[in-house]
Amino acid sequence: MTAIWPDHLFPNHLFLVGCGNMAGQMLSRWLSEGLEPARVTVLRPSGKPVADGVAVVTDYPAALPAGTTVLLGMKPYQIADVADALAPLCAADTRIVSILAGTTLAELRSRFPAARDIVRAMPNLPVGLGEGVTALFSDDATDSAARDAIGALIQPLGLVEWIADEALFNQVTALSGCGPAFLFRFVDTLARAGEAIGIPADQAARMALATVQGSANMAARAAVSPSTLADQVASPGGMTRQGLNVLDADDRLLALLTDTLAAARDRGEAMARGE
Ligand SMILES: NC(=O)c1ccc[n+]([C@@H]2O[C@H](COP(=O)([O-])OP(=O)(O)OC[C@H]3O[C@@H](n4cnc5c(N)ncnc54)[C@H](OP(=O)(O)O)[C@@H]3O)[C@@H](O)[C@H]2O)c1
Ligand code: PRO
Repeated sequence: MTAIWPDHLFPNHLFLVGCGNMAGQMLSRWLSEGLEPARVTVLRPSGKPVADGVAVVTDYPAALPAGTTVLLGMKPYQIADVADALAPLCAADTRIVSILAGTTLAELRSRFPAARDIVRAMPNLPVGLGEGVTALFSDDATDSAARDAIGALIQPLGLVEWIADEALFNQVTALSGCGPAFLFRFVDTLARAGEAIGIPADQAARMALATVQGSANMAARAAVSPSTLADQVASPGGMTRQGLNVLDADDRLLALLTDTLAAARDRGEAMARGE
């Protein structure tokens, strides 16, 4: 059973700007870890309910409670409109956590000049299960107590990695933020490849997913690296080695994944330039 996260590790008030796929998963995990719904307000234009006891608004309140932590969870291109309405509500003790891909800390500081404590966070979708990865970055202007508090808020979501250099933020976003999509595509393609060599489609889909799930769980618990585990599957002269030879020829899997991450990274850099 999951231990309930101590109450004092949640902010007194959490204001979510946008609560779609990603912020929705974060909130779901926080609520299941004991965050009181009454301490949360969600702003979303649709006004769609989020969870029992969580206030949903379609417009900004007149003021935010003192010491509010704001989670920016809308799309990156909406930052200008959101900041116009939200920045006047922010005070020195308003903490801002931004999950906006490709939106730099410098831009956030210029949009929210009153807020001292601003942290960039890049979560991924499995945070809803407490099995996500969240990269965090903040600058020296952010108070160390605020960094600790935001780190504690993120902790129940899964692995937390502070990034020392913001220049790497698009790279880590490509790896772990976008990564679930690449893995979902891999699972789907493994199943289609199984079908292509004759396995019934529904059976191939079940077997591909269970193989990836079991292998990931095994790698997470193993004392040796995934590379060593691959060698343990491959009997000398056997079937797996022949398959690995295809993946390894000319480092083609490495080249494919490097190109994949580089394309995602480059898009983050373009978004940061406003493209
Ligand atoms: N999806 C991921 O895996 C992932 C991972 C890491 C980071 N991110 C980041 O998370 C952010 C949201 O992505 P998403 O995939 O969750 O998108 P999404 O599902 O489309 O959610 C966007 C949310 O923003 C709300 N919204 C729309 N217009 C708004 C406005 N003008 N002001 C305030 N809120 C507004 C939407 O409201 P309604 O609910 O009413 O439509 C919705 O709740 C992006 O910045 C993205 O870079 C996403
Ligand atoms: N989803 C966001 C995007 O596609 C960032 C990481 C995952 O831009």
